[in-house]
Amino acid sequence: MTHQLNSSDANFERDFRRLVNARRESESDVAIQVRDILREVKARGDEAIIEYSQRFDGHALSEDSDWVITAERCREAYDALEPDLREALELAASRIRAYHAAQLPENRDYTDDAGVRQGATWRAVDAAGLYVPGGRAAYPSSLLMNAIPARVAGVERLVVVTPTPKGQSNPIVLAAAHIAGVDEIWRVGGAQAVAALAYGTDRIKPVDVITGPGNAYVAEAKRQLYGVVGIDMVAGPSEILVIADKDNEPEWIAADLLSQAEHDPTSQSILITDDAPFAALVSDAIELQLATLDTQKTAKASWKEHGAIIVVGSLSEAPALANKLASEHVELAVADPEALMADIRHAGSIFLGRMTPEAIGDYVAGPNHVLPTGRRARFASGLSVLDFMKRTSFIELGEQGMAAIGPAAARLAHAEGLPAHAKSVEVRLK
Ligand SMILES: NC(=O)C1=CN([C@@H]2O[C@H](COP(=O)(O)OP(=O)(O)OC[C@H]3O[C@@H](n4cnc5c(N)ncnc54)[C@H](O)[C@@H]3O)[C@@H](O)[C@H]2O)C=CC1
Ligand SMILES: N[C@@H](Cc1c[nH]c[nH+]1)C(=O)O
Ligand SMILES: [Zn+2]
Repeated sequence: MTHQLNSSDANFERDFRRLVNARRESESDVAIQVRDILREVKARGDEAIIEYSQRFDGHALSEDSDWVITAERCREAYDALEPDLREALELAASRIRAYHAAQLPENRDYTDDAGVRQGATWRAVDAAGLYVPGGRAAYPSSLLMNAIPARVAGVERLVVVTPTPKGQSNPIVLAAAHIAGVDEIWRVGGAQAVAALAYGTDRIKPVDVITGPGNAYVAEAKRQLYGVVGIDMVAGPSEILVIADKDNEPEWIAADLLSQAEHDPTSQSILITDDAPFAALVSDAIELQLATLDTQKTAKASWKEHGAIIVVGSLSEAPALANKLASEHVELAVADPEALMADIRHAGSIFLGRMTPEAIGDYVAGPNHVLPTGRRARFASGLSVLDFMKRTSFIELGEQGMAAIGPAAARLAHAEGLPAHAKSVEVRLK
């Protein structure tokens, strides 16, 4: 049953804490399965990939064309797109590119008063692995959201992995790969694809960073492999928190809640409102919309199992609850969204006002839709150009700089009991 909470109930604090801490997938089961998959791919490489792709995706990897998709096929897919779909993809790509181009960081290089030159240079990683989900739905939008920032950062080798359920590649994903200029597309998904990108196999050369969203298995694989490779953040099953007053159309808010529920049975949609009759209208509208939704099975499972409606005495209570939930997406469907936003500290992305459904951010707004889930917006941010770059700092001293700061370094080295450190400074001070 969808959770119903009222902030005036005696047990509200306990029930809300349960909602916040509820694990939406059996965490330990997923972690154990993923650990086994990673170990098998590390030990047996392509052979393990073949077995898992058959088992989880019903995709037989035998011929080269079962493994990779050529640039030529991507171009053909692009050419074959219906014109309005091609225009929509191009619009999305150009808006995503413009937003991310503005994220490019500046190098620093300056000499301070002590005569010490210092600074940092940003460089792109050499190779990025981009996870494009494709189990239940295909995600050309996620291809653009991954690949465009990587290209903007200046990454040389862009490697997409995406599952091929029952051997069927999605042509719109291929067309998006053509637009973004991806270098390799492997028809492999799940934790096994993430492992291949991290460890490398005979066929798939390893990458330096793996980014992108995916289901619980994909997200857990990235988490476990962090350190072997860089990752962006843990972007698992989608979430939405809608904060809405009674002056909304219940049908609009119902659709917004279902838009994230339809991603995954373990997705989570939550409504906070200050009006109990409005909450009931939204709940009814959800039932009505579910009845005819093509994705009904998934959306219903998510809404019944993980969905929640929270009625508060005043919307001024909402930001504190939102901060505890730290949702991937927060919609503020109220007259003065700005005022609420000022108090929301933890959210992957915020959607302001009644005319800004989250789905606009999924496709065409510009900011990245790859966002932290599972309350990780407390410490993580959405995918950006910086996830494909790293900084190298540098220092240059002359005699003046050494005279100014060398003695303090030598003093600290002696204090740490590291005389060779001290000496490497002192010989230059003489
Ligand atoms: N947080 C974010 O920024 C975003 C999150 N998403 C999320 O991405 C996910 C996409 O999920 P899917 O459609 O499933 O595609 P997916 O590509 O993430 O996962 C499919 C793969 O999961 C693996 N898998 C499935 N069942 C398994 C099992 N029992 N054991 C081991 N591996 C198994 C298979 O290898 C399969 O290839 C959704 O949860 C969606 O909400 C999507 C876009 C953005
Ligand atoms: N809403 C998804 C992204 C998405 C892609 N396509 C549709 N939706 C997320 O979690 O960010
Ligand atoms: Zn979505």
